[in-house]
Amino acid sequence: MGLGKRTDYGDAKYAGVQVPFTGDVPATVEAYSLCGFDFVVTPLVRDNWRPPAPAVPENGSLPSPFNRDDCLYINSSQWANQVVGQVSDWIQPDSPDPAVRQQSVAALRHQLGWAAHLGLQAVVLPPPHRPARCPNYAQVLSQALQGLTHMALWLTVPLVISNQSEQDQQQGAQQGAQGQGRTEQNGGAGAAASPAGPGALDGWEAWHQVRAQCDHHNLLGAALLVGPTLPSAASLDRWRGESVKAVLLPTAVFTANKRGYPVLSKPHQELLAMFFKMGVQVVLTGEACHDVPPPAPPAPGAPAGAAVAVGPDGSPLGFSISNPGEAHPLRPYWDYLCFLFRRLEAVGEQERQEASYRDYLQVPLQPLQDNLESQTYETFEKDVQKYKLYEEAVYKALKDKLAAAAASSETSSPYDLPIASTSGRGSGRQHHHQTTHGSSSSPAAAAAAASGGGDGGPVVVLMVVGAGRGPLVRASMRAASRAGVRLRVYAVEKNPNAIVHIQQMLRSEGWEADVSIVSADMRHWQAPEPAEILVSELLGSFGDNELSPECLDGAQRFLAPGGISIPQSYTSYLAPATSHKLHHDVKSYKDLEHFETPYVVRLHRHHLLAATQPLFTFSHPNPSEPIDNSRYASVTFTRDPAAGAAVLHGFAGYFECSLYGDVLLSIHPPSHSENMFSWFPIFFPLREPVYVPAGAPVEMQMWRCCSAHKVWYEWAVTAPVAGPIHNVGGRSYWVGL
Ligand SMILES: C[S@@+](CC[C@H](N)C(=O)[O-])C[C@H]1O[C@@H](n2cnc3c(N)ncnc32)[C@H](O)[C@@H]1O
Repeated sequence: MGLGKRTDYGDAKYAGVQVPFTGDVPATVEAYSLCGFDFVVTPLVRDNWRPPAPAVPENGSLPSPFNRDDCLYINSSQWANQVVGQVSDWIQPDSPDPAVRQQSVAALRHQLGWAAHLGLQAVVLPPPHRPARCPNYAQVLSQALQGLTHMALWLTVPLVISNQSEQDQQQGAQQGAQGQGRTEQNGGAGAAASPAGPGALDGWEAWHQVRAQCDHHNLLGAALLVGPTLPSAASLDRWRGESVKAVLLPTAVFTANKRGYPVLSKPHQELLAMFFKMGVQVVLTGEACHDVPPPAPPAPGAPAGAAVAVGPDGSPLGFSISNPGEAHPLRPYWDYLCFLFRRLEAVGEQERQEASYRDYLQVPLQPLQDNLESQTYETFEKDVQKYKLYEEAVYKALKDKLAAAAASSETSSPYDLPIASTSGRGSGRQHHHQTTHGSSSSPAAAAAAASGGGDGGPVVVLMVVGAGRGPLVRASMRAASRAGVRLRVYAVEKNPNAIVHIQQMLRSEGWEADVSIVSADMRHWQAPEPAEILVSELLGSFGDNELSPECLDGAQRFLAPGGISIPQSYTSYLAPATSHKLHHDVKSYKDLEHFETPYVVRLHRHHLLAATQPLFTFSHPNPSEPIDNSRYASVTFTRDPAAGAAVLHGFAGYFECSLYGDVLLSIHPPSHSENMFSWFPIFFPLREPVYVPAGAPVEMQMWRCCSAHKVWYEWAVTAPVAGPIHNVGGRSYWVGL
C-alpha cells in the first residue's frame, strides 16, 4: 500500500520484504501486503534444489530442470508485478573448486532462465563470493543480459565486505589453482585502499568489477546490502550516480528504542533518506528480532476489534489496526519505514516542475544560428529571479553613472557629463519610428534626441542586445525608474519574430517614445550613438557556449569609452561526474556523435567525484587586440582518498557570471542564485567510463576552438589514464557563428 501517499520521491514509496521459499505465492503476497509491503522477494527454488547433471538423455530431449514443487511457480501477471525472484545464495560461479563452479554456473543459468520465463520484473542475485575477482559470475550474467529485454538483475552488493572472508576465498583459490597447474592474478579490487575501514573491503569495488565486465548493461543494477557498520559518508555518496535499484535492510540492523520498537541509528536514517530521495526502494530482510509491546487499545470510535497503530515513539500514526496483517511481527519495521518516509521534507514546487527533466539529455540551444520559438522565450521569462538580478545590476550601474556624473559636474561643465544631458520625447518617438521600420537608427535622429528639449533630466543610452521578446528592456526600465534616470533604449534583436512581441510590449507599456527597436545582428549593426550601458543575456549553461563572447566582441564597437557591459564577466566550471543513467542514454544512440556532444541536463542521479574547478573566463568589454576567444585549460581534480574508487562517466559544467559589481548570476553549485531556474548544468560525456582508483586525481584537458564559421569544444581525460580526445575538429558538435 505504499509507505505514504506522497508521490514526490517516485518508486521509493514501495517497500518490499524478503520471504522464505513459498509454494503458495498468492497467499504469501496477500499476507505481506496486509502487513503493508508492496512486493515480496522470494527464492526461485527450494534451498536444497541442485541442477540436474548435464548429460543429455538418449532420445535427445532435455531434462526438465525443475519440478512444480521445487520452484517458484506463478502464472499471473498480477503476481509477476508483486514478486521479485531470489537466486540461490549457495551459487559460486568463481569457486576454486571446479565441481562447485560448474554446478553454480548451471544453477545460475537455470534460475535466470526460469525467472525470465515467469516474466518477473527483477531477480536479486547473491553477492559475488569472491568480490575481488568474479569473471565467471560476470560471464554468466553477461550472457543472460544479452537475452533479456525487461527483467532486471539486482546484484546484491554489501556496502562493506569482511576482509577475512575474502582472504579465505583467495587462499582457497590459490590452492585450487595450483592444483590445476596455473596461478591467478589478483583483480586489484581487494587490494585497493578501502573506504570501508580497516579489515573490510569496499563493496563498490565488487560492484564495479561485475558491471564493468557486463559492459555497464542497463538491466544490471545494485541491491545494496546495508550492515550495522556504515562506510564513510564520502564513499556512500558515490552510489548517487550508480544504478542502485534497491536497498536491502536486515532487521538485525535495527536497534530498539526505549519502548522496544525497532529504530535505526542516525547515520542509517540519513542513508535511507538519501536513497528515498533517489527514488530507490527498500527491501526488509530477516525475521522480526525486536520485542515490541502489543498494540495500544483501540481509539474511541474505531471499528470493533481495531487497535491503534503507533509510531516508534509511541505516538499514534493516525490509523487503526483492523486487519491481521497489522499484527504481523514485521509490521513495526514497516511502520518505522513509513515514519522515515513520511517525515522527509516535501519537494519544492520548482523541483516538482523540473521532475520530468531529471537526467534527461537536451542538446543545447543555438540562439545565434537558430531563431528561438515563442514558447522558449516564454519559458525564459518565467524566471522572475533572473530578471530581478538584471534589474539590480542595471540599477547599480545607473547609480554609479549618476555618482560619476555628479562628481565630474563639480569640476567641469555639464556638457562633459558621460550621460546625455536631455532627451526630447518628440525626438525619441521619431527615432523609434525610423528604427522599427528599418534595421538601424539614423545618427541624425539620435543627435536630435540627445540635444532635444524635454524636461532636462539625465538620460542614459542603454542598449539591450539580443533582446528576445523584451524582458531585459522591462527590467532596465524598472531599474531606471528606481534610480530616477530616464533611459533611451535600443532593443537589438536578430530574430524578426521576437520583435513583434517587443512592439506589443512598447505599445502596452507606453514606452514607444523611449525604446527603439532594432532588427539586426548586433555584430553588424551600425549604432547611431554610443551606449553607456550594454545589457545582454547570451549565456549558455557553460557560460560562453551560446557564443556570448563573439556577439559582444562585435557589439562593443558601440559602447562609449568607460561604458559598462552587463554582464561584465563569466567563468565556466567543471567537475568529474558519475552518472550511470546519462552514460547509458548517450550510449543507446550507438554512435560516436552522441558521445562527442555536450548536453544540457537537470542532473539528478549523479555524483561529483571532486570539487568543481574554474575553466574559461571572458570579460566585457574586451580591450585585447586582436581578440582571441579560443581557450585551452588543463585541470586537475584531487579526490578525498576516503571517498574510495569511483567511475567517471563525464564532466558536469556550470557557469558563474558577474553581472555588475557584486550582482552575481550563477548556476555554479557553491554560489547558485537562489530560485533561479533558467539554466540546467551541461554534461560533457566520455566514450568509455574511466575507473578512478581511491585517492587518484582526475586530470582533463579542454579546448575552446574557433574558426570563421563555428566554435566547438574538444575534451579528453589524461589521468588516471589517458583517453581519446573527443570531438576532434568539431566533427560531432559545434556552435554556428
Ligand atoms: C538567450 S536569448 C535571451 C533573450 C532575452 N534577453 C531574455 O532574457 O529572454 C538570446 C537572444 O539573443 C538573440 N541573439 C543572439 N545573437 C544575436 C546577435 N548576434 N544579434 C542580435 N540578437 C542576437 C537571440 O535571437 C535571442 O533572442
